Amino acid sequence: MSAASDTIYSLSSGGLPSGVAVIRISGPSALTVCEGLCGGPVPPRVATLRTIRSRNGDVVDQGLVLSFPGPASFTGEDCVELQVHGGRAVVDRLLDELATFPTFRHAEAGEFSRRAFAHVKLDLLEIEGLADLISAETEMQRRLAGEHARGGVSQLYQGWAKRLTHARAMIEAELDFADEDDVPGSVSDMIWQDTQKLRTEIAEHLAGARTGAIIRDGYRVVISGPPNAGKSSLLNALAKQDIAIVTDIAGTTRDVLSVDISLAGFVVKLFDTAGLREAVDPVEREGIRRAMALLEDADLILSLSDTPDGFMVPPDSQIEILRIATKIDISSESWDRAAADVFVSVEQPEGLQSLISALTARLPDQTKADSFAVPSRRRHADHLTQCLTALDEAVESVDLDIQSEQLRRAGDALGRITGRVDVEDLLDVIFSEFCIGK
Ligand SMILES: Nc1nc2c(ncn2[C@@H]2O[C@H](COP(=O)(O)OP(=O)(O)OP(=O)(O)O)[C@@H](O)[C@H]2O)c(=O)[nH]1
Ligand SMILES: [K+]
Ligand SMILES: [Mg+2]
Repeated sequence: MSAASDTIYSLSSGGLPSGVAVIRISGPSALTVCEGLCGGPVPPRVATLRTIRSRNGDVVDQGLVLSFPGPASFTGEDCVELQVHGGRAVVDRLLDELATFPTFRHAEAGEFSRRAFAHVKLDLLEIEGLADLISAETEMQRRLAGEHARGGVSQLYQGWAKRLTHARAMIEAELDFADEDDVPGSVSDMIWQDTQKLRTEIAEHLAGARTGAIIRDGYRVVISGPPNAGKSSLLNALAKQDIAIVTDIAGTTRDVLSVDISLAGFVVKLFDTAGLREAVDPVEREGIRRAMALLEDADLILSLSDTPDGFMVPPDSQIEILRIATKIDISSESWDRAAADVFVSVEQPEGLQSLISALTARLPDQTKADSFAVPSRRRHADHLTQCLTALDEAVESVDLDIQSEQLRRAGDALGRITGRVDVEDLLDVIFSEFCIGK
């Protein structure tokens, strides 16, 4: 990353041409250069219409100018936003002009956010949330990203980190001042209750990681079964698109095919796979190997068969399996009600509708007010797991030194999620709580 003393700029709005293009500038020279371009200072945080001129006096464009003197800005530095006409030539001319000023350079990917982090305007969770918000395509993704971007989850973690620091301070006090009279006896009893409670809260929060992953990355549904069970036909019917090749030849599908459908605000990723059988053809064998591998990280397996004794997916899997009876337009009399969970035919909408209902019922329930305060990335879940492990070690140990060390590790694990490891001085806490009198 280049010098933080540089002033950076970039086009912050989307593809050109567009009605309006927003060019963002941040850094020590942002305000002075803006004054030069716009013929004088503009009032902070007020949209002001100005003619923008190059240094030789040429008019570049007319547009709205917004200035945000630091630290009250996105990056915490002096910032300027120029809203100009979104033509390619207009934007190019303006970017070329900006490049001529000393210390000015084009921003690198993510550099505005990086500066916001450096100036403690945003933590890592909020930055990740912001990135997710920009790429959100479903309502659920928007809400999950918003919860992170607005600091809701950061606040939760800060509250927990604070309680950990407090618990550690109490233990340190017991260690350092055990022979003093004014320290209450066995502070441990008081703090372990809260530590246990904290452990439960973090574990419950971590349990939401699966929901976060489903919202962010989609609910993975793998269609599996013997050749000619109707897998590709079902994929096409659910996607309402002619995606997979369908023929009456067993072994038609070899590559894994995937399509995203939207259900109840969630992305559902459907996978069509090669029919499972003992194959000799090396291409088909590879297709079957890929089909089996995909079963391992499905959220749900649709095990298809057009006959009651034809289901092939081993039922001992950890992953939920729905048995789907297919082609019931021609096979209904051979089926017993209990032989499958859902009965479909691509010729009949009712069966497909009941399959869609069964899928929807398996998606997370996001109707609770706080239900978007869940870990959204693997990184978060990993650190939370480390935090819980350290808490368990602290609770299990009877050695004050080890307890304190494990509580510190638990707090550090939380701090790594937000990128802000708690630097609060333990002694401050100790002295503010106890009247040590020294
Ligand atoms: N009558 C009827 N025929 C169906 C239905 N679904 C699929 N078929 C037929 O069954 C045959 C096999 O369908 P596919 O969708 O290719 O089956 P598949 O499981 O993908 O087969 P492989 O890719 O070869 O493993 C085709 O001739 C389809 O037209 C159905 O609901 N009703
Ligand atoms: K087929
Ligand atoms: Mg197929």
